Amino acid sequence: AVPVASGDVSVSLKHADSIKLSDQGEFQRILDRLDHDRAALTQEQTGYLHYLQAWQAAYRGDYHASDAMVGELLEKSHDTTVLFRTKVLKVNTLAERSRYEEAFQLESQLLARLPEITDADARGQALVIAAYLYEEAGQYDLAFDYADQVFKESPGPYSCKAEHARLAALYKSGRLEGIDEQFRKGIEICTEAKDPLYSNGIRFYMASLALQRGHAEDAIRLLEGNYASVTHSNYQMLISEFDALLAEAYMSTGQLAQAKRFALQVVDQSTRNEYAESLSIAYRVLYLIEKQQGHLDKALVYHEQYMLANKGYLNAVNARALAYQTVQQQLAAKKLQIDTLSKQNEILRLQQNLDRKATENSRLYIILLVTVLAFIGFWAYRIKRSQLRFMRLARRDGLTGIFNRQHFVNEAELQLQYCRKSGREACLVLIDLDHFKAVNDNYGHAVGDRVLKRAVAACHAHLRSTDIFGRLGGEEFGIVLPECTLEQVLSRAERIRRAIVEVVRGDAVDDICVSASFGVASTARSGHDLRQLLIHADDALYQAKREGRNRVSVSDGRAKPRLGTVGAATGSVQ
Ligand SMILES: Nc1nc2c(ncn2[C@@H]2O[C@H](COP(=O)(O)OP(=O)(O)OP(=O)(O)O)[C@@H](O)[C@H]2O)c(=O)[nH]1
Repeated sequence: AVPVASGDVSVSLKHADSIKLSDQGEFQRILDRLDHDRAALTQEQTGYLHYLQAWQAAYRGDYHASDAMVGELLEKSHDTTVLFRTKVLKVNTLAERSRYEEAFQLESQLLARLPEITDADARGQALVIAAYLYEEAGQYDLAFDYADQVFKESPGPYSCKAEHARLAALYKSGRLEGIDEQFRKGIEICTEAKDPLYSNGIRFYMASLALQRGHAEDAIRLLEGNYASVTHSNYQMLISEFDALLAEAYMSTGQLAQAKRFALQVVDQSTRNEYAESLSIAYRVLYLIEKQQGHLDKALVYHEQYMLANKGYLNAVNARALAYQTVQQQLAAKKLQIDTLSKQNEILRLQQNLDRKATENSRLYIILLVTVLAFIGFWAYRIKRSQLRFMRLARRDGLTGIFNRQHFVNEAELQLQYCRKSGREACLVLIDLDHFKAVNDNYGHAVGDRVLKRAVAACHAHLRSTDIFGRLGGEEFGIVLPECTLEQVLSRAERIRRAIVEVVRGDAVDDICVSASFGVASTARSGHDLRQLLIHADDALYQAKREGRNRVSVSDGRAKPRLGTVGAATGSVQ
């Protein structure tokens, strides 16, 4: 065989598709040729060929073969258009085998997907099959809607089929006003579309109406006049419908032999569609003829078959309507379910938003709380620090940094109380710089201040951490030494005295000479009362001054009468 060019194949496939109803012979020849050269076909072309072959099998009534090819195409094809058209074909074959529920379900899916489909053939087919399905289910208004949609979007090859479905719906719904004119127009459209099958389909309804109106001769003329064309189509369903109607028409004109011939033809071809109206009509005609001719036995048999076929046909009609209703209910239930789910999803989404907001809020609250706490903490720290600073300032002497008089007195009293309770000894030493006025007068106040600080530093160097050291007045200092005997205190006072002399002598100012006088009192002699200790130490200090200064003098525990005090110590306790 001569290999086929790819472009030719596509053209041939399209051509075969367009003539599949009008020229069965040519259609078959093209399919055979392409099938023979199938190795040269692209994947897409092979899919298209298989679709046409499946269509052809269904048209022949070989549903088994058609189903197998449809199944394979649905499984393997990736071509959206071929897939969609294969499903349309499946709807058709399901409906032809009275599997209406499945047909309506699949059709609903196809109609839902229709907006995505751009191929004019696929759209036209889906809309036409919808018009037929709804017409057969008695949903005439829906059938009109889908037929109208076909006219709107593809006035070409599918208008004939849509018009046929629309006229069927008009006829079956009994809307007969002006129908003859519409039948004529429908035939014109189908003749123009070179679709004799559908022209004849319309003629069938015209003949049915003529018979219904009592014009049997007109019906016979119309049916016989197009009979050859109908048999040529090979479409058994329409052939049987023609036969049944002819049988009925001939019977009503009394041409019983003709009537019987056509009725028997219907019965002979009935294996494929046992629930068709044509079979029911055929059996009724046969039964009436036999009855009329007095063949009662035969009449009875045909009558039984007529009843059976009629029941089957009516059941099928009901089944179609019921299937439609069932699928509608299922779709409504599904929609309700989807609506409920979307509502639940919406609620869930809102809940999540709410949770997120709540989390954000609590985070903000925590941040706010932490900020406030940090702020409070910071201020508490600052206040505490100021408090501590003020406390320190309130307790310390500004110049030397040691305890001021008030704090010295407080601390000294506490310590003495403790010593008294625990039966321990303590001593008090008062120190007063000698002729300090002369330092100020001779060297100035600043040098005097420095001398004061150096004297304090000299004292510090000989004190323990438990000793209480404070400035009691201008150049007068006090030291409480707990757990210290008199001998120990004397030696330490002596060391401090020498240290003061030394430390001041080392100052940068020349020929400055500062010394200090010391008065010592002990609890052993004066008791643990601070006031008493101060008086006795002050007495001793006074004595040291009197005896020439720069010395340590010890109180013997008795108050000495004198003209005046050398320091401010005794007054400081009040
Ligand atoms: N530079 C300085 N001088 C002070 C300070 N406080 C008091 N003075 C001075 O210390 C001097 C104390 O003088 P007086 O009480 O007369 O005693 P004195 O000159 O040390 O003589 P005696 O105590 O008798 O040895 C006064 O001149 C005060 O002005 C101070 O903080 N700095």
